[in-house]
Amino acid sequence: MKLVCVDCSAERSWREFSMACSCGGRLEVVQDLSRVDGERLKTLFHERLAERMSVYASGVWRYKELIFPELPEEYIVTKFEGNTGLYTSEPIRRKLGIRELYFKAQSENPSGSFKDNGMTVAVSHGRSLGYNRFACASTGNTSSSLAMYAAMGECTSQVYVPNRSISMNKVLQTLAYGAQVIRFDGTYDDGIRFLEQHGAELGLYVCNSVNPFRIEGQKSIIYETAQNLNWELPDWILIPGGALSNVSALGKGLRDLKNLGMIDKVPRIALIQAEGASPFHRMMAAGKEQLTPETHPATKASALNIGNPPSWQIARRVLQLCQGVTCSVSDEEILASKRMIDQSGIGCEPASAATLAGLSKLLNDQTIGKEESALCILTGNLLKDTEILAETTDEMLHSGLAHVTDEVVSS
Ligand SMILES: Cc1ncc(COP(=O)(O)O)c(C=O)c1O
Ligand SMILES: N[C@@H](CCOP(=O)(O)O)C(=O)O
Repeated sequence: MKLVCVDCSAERSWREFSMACSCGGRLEVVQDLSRVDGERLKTLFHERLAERMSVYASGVWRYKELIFPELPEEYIVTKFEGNTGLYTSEPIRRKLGIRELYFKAQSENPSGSFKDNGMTVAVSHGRSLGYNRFACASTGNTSSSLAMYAAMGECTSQVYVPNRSISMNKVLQTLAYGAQVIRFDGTYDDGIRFLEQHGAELGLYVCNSVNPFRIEGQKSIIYETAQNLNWELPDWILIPGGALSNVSALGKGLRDLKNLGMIDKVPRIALIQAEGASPFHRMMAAGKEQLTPETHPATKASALNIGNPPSWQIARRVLQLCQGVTCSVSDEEILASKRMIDQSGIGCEPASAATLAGLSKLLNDQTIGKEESALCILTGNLLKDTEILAETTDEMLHSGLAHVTDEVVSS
């Protein structure tokens, strides 16, 4: 395993930590999978489903051979993350009129979001290098996840959180796990820039998705989904886009599975952004080569308030390789889709519901055909954005879609 710069192809060892190449390019983990036998792995991964207490009971470390074969087990900090539900919803499928529809509920992770898939790997890698001070910039999910794993690994965490347009209960969750929260005036993009400039001199191991080990861990989302579906994935995978870590990770995972002959067909990816924070979609739609950052990203889906996604070059390459598409959806469309997902019993936070809103839009304009199959990645838990939950519940109560009745109950 080595780290390779996506811009200048310079190589470095995985035994050192850096957020970027000296040329400024993003780093990617490159593994030597030439001697790996895909069929043998399928059997091994199947056998590991019976594990209970070992690291292989984790829905991430089950796939260790494809994620971090070199890492000694003693450094691994795990909460048996992954192992999330794959659901169907007949009412939603019928309403959209699509042949087959799945939801992968990454919201069921221990800290309530998909970040755990990547964070277990980043924190474990950092510990193996001797770090005990971890950091991130965050809109709240990355920080909750980091704070949880740092605490589990008996390390400290320092998180940089914007002082507005974020969800307070995510910050409370982060604080509860014992992180030091540093508030600042600005957005996630300013926080990342600060850590890129000062993380190393402060002796911090940075756990944002610019850290290539986060991406290695997040690949497991696609491995687990493929295993759930007996190694046959749907035609389309819909992913909400903010910093663009998931599209980078899932794309890399798909490439691994295809190269190893573990899947026959690579699904197409549809990356969905919130209208008020959609610099990547705007670049793709305009056929431009360079991303123009959005200086004031604004969406009610707080996790998507990102104007300058650090992984946009990697994301663009992924979409080119899998004939991907992008689209953007309004906050109203996101919240209407969230209601459908919540009322199906699955539930999610607003950012995740962008996937279903995007699916609906792409079915309407016939980018996705009704005879095809699709999978929406639900990234965060229903209890995450409580401000929006309170607002939408109020609206439902007023329009008679939710009911609270006061009664005197006497014995
Ligand atoms: C719940 C949730 N969904 C979606 C996203 C966006 O994912 P990505 O940054 O991988 O594009 C985030 C944060 O980035 C998130 O916290
Ligand atoms: N929504 C994210 C922002 C992106 O963070 P990263 O982990 O991809 O760097 C959050 O929860 O902070």
